[in-house]
Amino acid sequence: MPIEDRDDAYLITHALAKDTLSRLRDVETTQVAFRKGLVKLGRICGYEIIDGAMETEYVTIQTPLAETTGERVKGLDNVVIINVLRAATPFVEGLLKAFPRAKQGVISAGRDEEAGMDDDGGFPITIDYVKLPEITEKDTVIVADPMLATGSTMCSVLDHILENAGVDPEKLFVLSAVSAPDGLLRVDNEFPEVDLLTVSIDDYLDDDGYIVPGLGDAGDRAFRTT
Ligand SMILES: O=P(O)(O)OC[C@H]1O[C@H](OP(=O)(O)OP(=O)(O)O)[C@H](O)[C@@H]1O
Ligand SMILES: O=c1cc[nH]c(=O)[nH]1
Ligand SMILES: [Mg+2]
Repeated sequence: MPIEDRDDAYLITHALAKDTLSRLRDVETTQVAFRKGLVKLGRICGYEIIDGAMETEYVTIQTPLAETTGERVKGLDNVVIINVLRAATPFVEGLLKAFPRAKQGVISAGRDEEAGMDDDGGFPITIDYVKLPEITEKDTVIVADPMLATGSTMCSVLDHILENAGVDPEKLFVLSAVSAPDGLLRVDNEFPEVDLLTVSIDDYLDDDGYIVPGLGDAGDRAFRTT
C-alpha cells in the first residue's frame, strides 16, 4: 500500500521517498543536491498519487504481434498542479514527470517572519501573484508545497484557489514533503474537503515556526538565499 491513512493525513511510504527525504534533511546536502532531491521526491510522490489515488481502466491494444488488454490511468488530462512559490518549484518539476499534461497554476505566497507567530500559532501571509488555470468538477487538483509548518500559507493559498475555481474539483490534494502536526490540524479544520498527503509528519514547530527536525528553510536551501 503506497499511501497510508494516518487519520490526520495520508503518508507516502515509498522507501525511496523516505530515502530522498533523509538526504534532504542532512545539513551537509549542497544546494544542487537539495534541489535535485526535491525534484526526485516530487516525481516519487506523483507516481504514488497515481498508484494510490487514481483509477485505471482496461483498454484493448494492438501490439505489432497481437491484440491484448492493457491498463491505462484514468484522468491524467484532468490534473491541475499548483506551485506555491517559491520552494515548491523543484518539487513541481518532479511532479510534472508523473503528470506531464497537467494544467499548472502558480501562487506566490510568503510568511511575514518579521511579524512573528500570532497568538493562534499562525503567520500573516503575503500573496503577491496568482495565476491559476480553469478548474472544473472533473479535475484532480494537487497543491504542492514541500513544507507545511503552521499551515498559514496553505490556508491562504486554498482560499484563493477555491474562490477562483467557483466549483469543487473532483479531488483536492495538498502535497507536502515535511509537515508539522499543528499545520495539518489547521488545514484540516479549515478545509475538511482537502486530502492531506505528506512524506513525513515531524515532531513540532520551534518558536520561529520552523519544523523540527524538518530540513530547515526549503526555499533558502534550494535557491541559495539566506
Ligand atoms: O505553514 P507555514 O507556517 O505557512 O510555512 C510554510 C511555508 O513556508 C515556506 O515558504 P516561505 O514563506 O519561506 O517562502 P519561500 O518559498 O519563498 O521560501 C514554505 O515553502 C511554505 O510555503
Ligand atoms: O521548517 C520550515 C518552516 C517553514 N518553511 C520552511 O521552509 N521550513
Ligand atoms: Mg522560505
